[in-house]
Amino acid sequence: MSLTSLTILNDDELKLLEHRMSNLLGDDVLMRRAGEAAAAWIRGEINEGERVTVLAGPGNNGGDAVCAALALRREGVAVELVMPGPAKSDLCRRMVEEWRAAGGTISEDPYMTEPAAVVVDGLFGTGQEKPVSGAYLDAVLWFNERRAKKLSLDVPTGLNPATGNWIGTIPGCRADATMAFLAVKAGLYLNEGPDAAGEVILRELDVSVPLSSLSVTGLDEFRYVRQERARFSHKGTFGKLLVTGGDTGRLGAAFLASRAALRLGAGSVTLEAFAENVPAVDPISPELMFATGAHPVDGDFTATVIGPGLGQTERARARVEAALKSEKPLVIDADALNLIAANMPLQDLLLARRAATVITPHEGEAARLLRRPVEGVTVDRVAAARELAVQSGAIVVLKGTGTVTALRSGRAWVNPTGNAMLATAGSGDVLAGMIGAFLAQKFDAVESALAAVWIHGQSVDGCLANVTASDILEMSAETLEVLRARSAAE
Ligand SMILES: NC(=O)C1=CN([C@@H]2O[C@H](COP(=O)(O)OP(=O)(O)OC[C@H]3O[C@@H](n4cnc5c(N)ncnc54)[C@H](OP(=O)(O)O)[C@@H]3O)[C@@H](O)[C@H]2O)[C@@H](O)CC1
Ligand SMILES: Nc1ncnc2c1ncn2[C@@H]1O[C@H](COP(=O)(O)OP(=O)(O)O)[C@@H](O)[C@H]1O
Ligand SMILES: [K+]
Repeated sequence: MSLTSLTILNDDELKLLEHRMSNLLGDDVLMRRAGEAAAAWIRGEINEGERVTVLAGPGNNGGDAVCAALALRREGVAVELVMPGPAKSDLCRRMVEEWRAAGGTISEDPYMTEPAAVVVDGLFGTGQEKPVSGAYLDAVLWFNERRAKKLSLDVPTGLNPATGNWIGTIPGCRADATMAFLAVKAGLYLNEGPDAAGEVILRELDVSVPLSSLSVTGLDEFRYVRQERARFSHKGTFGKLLVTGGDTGRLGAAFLASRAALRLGAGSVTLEAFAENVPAVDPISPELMFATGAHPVDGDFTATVIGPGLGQTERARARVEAALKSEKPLVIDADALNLIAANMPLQDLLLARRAATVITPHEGEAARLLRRPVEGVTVDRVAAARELAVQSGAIVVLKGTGTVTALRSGRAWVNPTGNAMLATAGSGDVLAGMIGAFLAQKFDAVESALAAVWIHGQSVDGCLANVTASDILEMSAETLEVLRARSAAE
């Protein structure tokens, strides 16, 4: 995984860049570089005498694949080229001619090839729009069945490069690694994308890639959070966080958010819980304070997290209203978001807020806020997060596989860390508490959101089982500790 932010380019941006580079360098230079880059990686994966099978499609993704096969063949590697259909793009045709001129043969059926140590998916890339079918689908099935190292070129075949959904819901190639050319594509990090792509390897092909409004979050997005604390400080320096939520039966959610905030460095945390019979002390985190009596005033705190376990009572609604009216940084999660979704005046208050506001919906909550079915969010998570940012005026953290953080300006980030061990009750409450902790420490709100999401995901890196939300908050704190140690050593 790359630790620096990566620019994501969409199809239009890639086409523009390709056009400029092809005028500058010649139309086949990038394709040759892509092929060489893939071949170099493949050589590192095979031992003497091992074979490689390359699947090539009819367009430029296929052209890249043929170039890779040519480069391998030049180096004496036994490589078989399979093209389920004829070349269609000019460049692909040209590469096929070169392949034949070099004495190469082409078969149509991958099942007729010899067993290979590496198999390459160069069927379709960024030009994919329709579902894979016919002989190409057979080739996809063959690819997935192989017991070999599997490499997809640019994008796994069948995957929508922008959204990470299978095109036409037909599952495509599942690779061990995907080599992205020029820039990574959003779909590699979203929904089905991470399972399909495997490890993402970027090759910029010696091109200076322009910035865009979408990137993959890297450590450079949160350098202040990673910095060691100044010695000249006291608990007040790190802020007072208020966590509001935890109605009867859901008290744990508010505890998790509060404990996470303590672990991630809030100077102090006060829990305002709605449940009856709230204990006088949290035996696991005795550092936690409890708001007693009348509602605390958000303005007395540096920042507030509202929502975990809050419930949707009238009392909760009134409390959300008060929080929205406060002029202190605010994280809005869970039931607070559901209350806002169901209440126009609360939506107006949200939009009118001037202090930093981070909302952390999962897809269901986002769908309610956007008034559409959940599928209307899943179909394009980046677009949904951006829309919600415009609608709410808030920094939107749309949680899920490939959490998207979006600003109202359209600037957005896709988070590369995390795995399905995060899919456990309370994990979102921990995230809300972490963002609150960073806001209380007066880090910039965008940095707070990006840092919390990245660290929360990274904390479960390598975990395969045995993770609860309580573990995630401990491991997130350890992850931050490692990051700070590293940053101090840099
Ligand atoms: N951008 C750059 O600068 C660089 C780009 N590079 C490479 O180019 C790739 C993009 O190439 P691309 O635009 O030719 O599209 P690609 O993905 O090969 O597919 C289009 C072809 O496939 C066909 N086709 C599609 N779906 C199909 C289906 N289901 N079933 C059957 N056919 C289907 C489609 O046919 P059509 O729909 O037109 O009939 C068309 O012929 C990119 O991912 C990267 O690998 C590199 O060389 C480096 C520089
Ligand atoms: N498969 C997954 N891959 C990566 N992250 C995930 C996955 N499933 C859940 N998460 C993350 O776990 C958290 C779950 O939050 P949420 O849905 O609010 O759960 P809860 O309400 O139980 O706390 C979010 O940060 C989400 O991004
Ligand atoms: K591909």
